[in-house]
Amino acid sequence: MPFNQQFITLNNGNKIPAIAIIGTGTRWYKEEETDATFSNSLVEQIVYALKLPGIIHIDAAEIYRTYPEVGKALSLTEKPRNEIFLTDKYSTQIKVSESPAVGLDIALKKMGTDYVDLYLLHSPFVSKETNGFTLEEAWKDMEQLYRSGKAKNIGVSNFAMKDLERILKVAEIRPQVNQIEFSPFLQNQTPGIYKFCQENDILLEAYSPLGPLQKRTTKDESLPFFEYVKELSEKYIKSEAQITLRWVTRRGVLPVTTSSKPQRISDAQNLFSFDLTDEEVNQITELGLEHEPLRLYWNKVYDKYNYAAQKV
Ligand SMILES: NC(=O)C1=CN([C@@H]2O[C@H](COP(=O)(O)OP(=O)(O)OC[C@H]3O[C@@H](n4cnc5c(N)ncnc54)[C@H](OP(=O)(O)O)[C@@H]3O)[C@@H](O)[C@H]2O)C=CC1
Repeated sequence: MPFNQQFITLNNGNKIPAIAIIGTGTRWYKEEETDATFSNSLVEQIVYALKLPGIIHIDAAEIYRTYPEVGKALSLTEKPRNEIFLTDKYSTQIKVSESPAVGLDIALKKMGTDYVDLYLLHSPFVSKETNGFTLEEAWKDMEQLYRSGKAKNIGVSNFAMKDLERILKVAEIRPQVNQIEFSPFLQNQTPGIYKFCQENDILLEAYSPLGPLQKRTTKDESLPFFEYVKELSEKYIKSEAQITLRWVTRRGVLPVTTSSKPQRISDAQNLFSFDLTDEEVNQITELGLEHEPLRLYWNKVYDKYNYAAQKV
């Protein structure tokens, strides 16, 4: 099948490319943003991604300290800005800048662009004591950024139902997105979040969608889940990562992936060149649910939900 890109319509009518192929956190994350820590390989990987066909969805964040690399790659590419979908996140849990408005201005300057396509509050862990403002006040700041056009869409990340309910009570502009950890082995980051977001027309994005593959050991290979993914990989002549990412999309969730290997980035952009049957999607869901939960991030705050995390 030739190259085929898919988009999802957000609750404000805007469209978003249905996969983010180049996350600039996790394996690219740095504690410091200095000349010495500048990653040429991340620049090369983003530049490579920007040569692929279609609109390229990049996932950035204040806390990753990778704005200089994103900025460099944007300055080198020939892809027009309207064929790049750039997500950024304001760091709430660790204070990097004064407020979402201040943080975004700094980010835009460092990345050399006038707007981001999506701006998220990185987590719900906001307090007057730590941040100088409440969660509700942070959301009001986000709404201002939306109105100003500096953020074309706004949303949240790692939010549980109770956090979203707080925002929805005061929101004049509803969050378009909630980016959470989601994989076959973690189908609810926090209790009921999958259903809640679907019912409230808030798009779920899945970070660490390849958790099961990232953490697979040799002894896991004979587990029914991995045997089944391998079988589908042979049937469709697609990588196991592509099978897993396609399952995420078929669950109505937007995968946020990354890789240091060009072929894997290209495979992710080419995700919609095949499809799984309904039965195969259900089978991956079921085999995933049988596996014990695998949570890679926010363990301190969310491990208490591990049992509930595997209930749909
Ligand atoms: N909002 C939040 O709190 C968070 C957001 N994120 C965002 O999500 C992005 C993606 O997260 P991440 O966990 O990396 O996503 P994935 O689950 O997609 O994992 C990507 C990693 O999996 C490896 N991989 C790819 N294919 C395979 C395979 N077949 N077998 C084994 N390993 C494989 C890649 O390694 P290789 O490089 O060798 O290809 C890469 O390092 C981050 O960069 C960040 O932007 C992440 C965490 C938290």
